[in-house]
Amino acid sequence: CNNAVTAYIGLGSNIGDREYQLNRAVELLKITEKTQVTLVSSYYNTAPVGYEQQPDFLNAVVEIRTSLSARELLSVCSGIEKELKRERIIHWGPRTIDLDILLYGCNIINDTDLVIPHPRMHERRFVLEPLNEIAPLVLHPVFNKTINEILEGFYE
Ligand SMILES: Nc1nc2nc(S)n(CCO)c2c(=O)[nH]1
Repeated sequence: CNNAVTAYIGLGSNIGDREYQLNRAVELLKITEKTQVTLVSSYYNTAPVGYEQQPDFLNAVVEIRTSLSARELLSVCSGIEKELKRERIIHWGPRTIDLDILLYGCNIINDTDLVIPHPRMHERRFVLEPLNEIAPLVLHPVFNKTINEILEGFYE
């Protein structure tokens, strides 16, 4: 039986109207079948990690309850990314939005195209801070540490 799980989605945008993009992504998650949005973090302005020569990001994390499978949730996330890339308002030019599945209950998935928990979430302050804001005591199923413990142990 496919009972609901609590999942966490990371949102990030660094081109165009970043706040609009994040708001739209949350709206689209809210109308997703078999899914409720239960918590939305604050929006954090963050310096780009990885490739520095790009604009700052606006990041957030959303908590959902969903009876979608992890794969169904993955296609919902890429569907929202596509929809927002299409909803271009010309004067803003390209828009980017990323939706990353961070956690899916306490499931561990290591498929070629789907790795959950997100493999870099524990190294990303731009994920840990918003996630800690809404779910500090959630356990990371691989490290068996709470988000708060991972963030506290994180210096950078
Ligand atoms: N601060 C920050 N840096 C990033 N580098 C990449 S790639 N991304 C995209 C992650 O999916 C980000 C991001 O969302 N925020």
